[in-house]
Parts: sequence; C-alpha cells; structure tokens
Amino acid sequence: MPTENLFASVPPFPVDVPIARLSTISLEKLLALDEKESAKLFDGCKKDGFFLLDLRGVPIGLSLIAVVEELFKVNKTLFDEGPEELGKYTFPPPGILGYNAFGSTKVESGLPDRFEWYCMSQDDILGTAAPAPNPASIETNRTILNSFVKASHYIASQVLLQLDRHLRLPEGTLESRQKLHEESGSIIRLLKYPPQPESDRRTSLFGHTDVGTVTLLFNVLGGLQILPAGSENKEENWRYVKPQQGCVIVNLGDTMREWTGGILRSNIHRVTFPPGEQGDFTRYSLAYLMRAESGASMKRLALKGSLIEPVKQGEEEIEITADEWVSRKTALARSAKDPASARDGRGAQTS
Ligand SMILES: O=C(O)CCC(=O)C(=O)O
Ligand SMILES: [Fe+2]
Repeated sequence: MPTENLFASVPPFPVDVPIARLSTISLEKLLALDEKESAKLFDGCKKDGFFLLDLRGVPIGLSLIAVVEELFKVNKTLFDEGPEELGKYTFPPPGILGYNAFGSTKVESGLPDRFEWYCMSQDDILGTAAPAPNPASIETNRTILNSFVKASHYIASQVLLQLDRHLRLPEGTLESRQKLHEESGSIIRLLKYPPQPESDRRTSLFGHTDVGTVTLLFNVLGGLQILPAGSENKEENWRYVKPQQGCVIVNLGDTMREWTGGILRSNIHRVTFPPGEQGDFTRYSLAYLMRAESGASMKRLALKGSLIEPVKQGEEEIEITADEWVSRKTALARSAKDPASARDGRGAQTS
C-alpha cells in the first residue's frame, strides 16, 4: 500500500528477487457481491492465508488510503521522539501495548531483532476503554487514528462476512466476536526498521504467525516475507510479499485457523531488510491487528450445517482463551518448541 506519493519516495521493488504468488482481490468487486472474486478470496485464505486487497474504486477504500498516507507521517514523527521518550511507554510482559525498543526480542539465530514498534488498543482509540497514556505523536493524532480503526474494522469485517458465507456459518458469526464498539483485543501497531549496514544484513523481525483473526498490513518498502505452504523452513524457500500501490496486505491469524479447524490458514511470516536499492531506506510499516476480546475462546466453531467439522476422537480440542493461547505460544517459543507447527501454522513466536 498505499499511495503513489509514498511509492514515488523510494526506489522500486527489484525485479530479481523471489516473490510470493498471492491473489489480488478487488474490494470494489467484493462489495458488489462478485461471486468469482469472493471465491478467489476464500481460496487465498485456505491456501496461503495471505492476499492483497485492492482498496481503490470505492469510497471507503480511498478514504483508508488517504488516512494511511497521513499515518505514515505520524509513524515517522512518533519514532523521531526517540527511544528515551518512547521508553516511558514500555510495559513488561504480558503487556502487549506500548513501546517495544529496538533489539528487545530475538530472531531465530539468537541475535537481537532490528525493529521498534508501538502498539495501541482499539478500545483506547475508540474510547471503549479509559484512555491510556500515549506519546505526544499519538495523543495529537487521535482523530486520524480513530478514522483508521473504523475503516480498517469495516474492511476486515467485509472479509469475515465473505468467510461466513463460504464456511456456511450464519451471516455475521465471525464479526460478532469482535464488534467495533465492544471490548476487543484489537490493536494498531506502528513499526520502524532502520536501514541495516551493507556488510551485515539479516532478519529484523522473527518468523511468526499472528494470533488474532484478520491483519491488515500497510507497507511501501519490501522486506516482508512468507514461507509458502508446504515448503520447508529453509532460507531459499522464503518469498517476498511485494507491496502494491493502492493495496493492503491481508493475512489471517491463529484464531481463524483454530475456529475453522484448520480450513483457513495462519501462515508464518517475517521481516528482513528491504531488497535491492530499497535496503538503504528506513522501512515504516502500519498494521491493524483484529483480535477477539481477550477472554474469547479459541474453540472450533463447528456449528451445525457449517463446513467446520466437530473435533474427531483423538484430535486436540483447544478449549483455552485467546489470552491463554498467547501465553502458551510464548512459553513454548521460549523453550524452542513451536506450538503452531503441531497445527500446521509453523509460527515460532507470537505477534
Ligand atoms: O512490518 C511488517 O511488514 C510485518 C509486521 C508483522 O508481521 C506484525 O506486526 O505482526
Ligand atoms: Fe505478523
């Protein structure tokens, strides 16, 4: 994503790097109830767990593009406040909100990461919960953040409605667990990846699967990579997700895989240095991570008449809540075991 202006400000994505073959779905066609487009979306969610959604051609999409362009400016201003100031908003685990300083997690090699991020809750931005303290760049931009959350939630909900239909769930089933104005676990995340020294370039953000339901990811520079379904976790198998003008990258998280008994895919992804000439530029990224409320169950939604089959004898039923899932994933990741691999998500840590 997002606009021509942002893409014009950086070198083009190179032509000689391996790119993931993902579907591009048109929001305009989805909203016009185009059957073929809707089937393409379902296929992408089953096969890849990732697709590009072209936001152009409809007012809600165009307004989100404009909002995101503004938020890329906020992203820069925020991290320009510096680690000392932002460090005042660091909260110890299990807190997932606030500031995460550069180098505070590890990548697979055991080396420190190369990103910093700042997370806010949807409930804080919408006023569903009491306002949380945030750095000045966030506080002065609450209005635009509010528009971002509303438009992102709307678009993610359109994806969920399509999935309800294909999974033969009653209309609104998936969205009803994460309504806009009800308590939610949804977050907004701003990330910064500074350019890496030419002689020492490597992964910046560990391979992981997202824990929530639907993630909307806005990138201009390359660097995001996925490990396509069925491929071994070897360096040569990782594929770049090429950012496209006017498109948001959409991916599904663990909750969707669990709710659907594995029909939908939560795919592992990571961030490495931007390819080619892009490697000399700072990479900013913006994400809306839709999550059900913290106490929501991860249990399979095997409703009568739906495509989702009840748990068979011998299969493990996940009875825990989304919160417990995160703790469990984190604990297993710490002991170098991967809970998602057992369930074909193949994610190492949690994000
Ligand atoms: O920066 C990116 O492109 C990816 C970020 C990501 O995967 C996450 O925040 O969960
Ligand atoms: Fe992620």
